[in-house]
Amino acid sequence: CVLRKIAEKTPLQRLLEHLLRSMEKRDPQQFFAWPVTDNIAPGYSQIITNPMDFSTIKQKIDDNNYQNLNDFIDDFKLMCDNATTYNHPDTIYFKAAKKLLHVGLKMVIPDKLKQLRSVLV
Ligand SMILES: COc1ccc(C(=O)NC2CCC2)cc1-c1cc(C(C)=O)n2cccnc12
Repeated sequence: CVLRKIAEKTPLQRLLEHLLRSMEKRDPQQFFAWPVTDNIAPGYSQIITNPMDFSTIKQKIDDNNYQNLNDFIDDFKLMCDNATTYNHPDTIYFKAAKKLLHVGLKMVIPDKLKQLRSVLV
């Protein structure tokens, strides 16, 4: 049988997985957990050209697709910006995206990341 290469995680992958888990905890209703479909959001695929969600970010981490922390942050911002683009300000999704963006960006402030170093090393 062919021995499967056990995917060892790089330090960056472990940092991104930790940040992703923390961000997912701030989305208890799982509005950002999966791709938004045209069924639940009429016309979504016409309005949002670059969709993004937590499951896609997770896959990109596992595929070692992020070269650095900023590429990960760009996808997180894209996910939140898509929600404030498609949804009107008076919707639960717009409001959830605004809150999530704020909380998520606080997690990647240099001082916060320094605190993580000890946890992740
Ligand atoms: C994966 O996306 C979803 C998953 C579940 C739900 C959901 O549980 N909606 C119920 C709360 C009131 C209906 C909503 C969404 C959802 C996310 C979004 C986003 C992120 O724009 N959305 C926009 C319009 C309609 N529904 C949604």
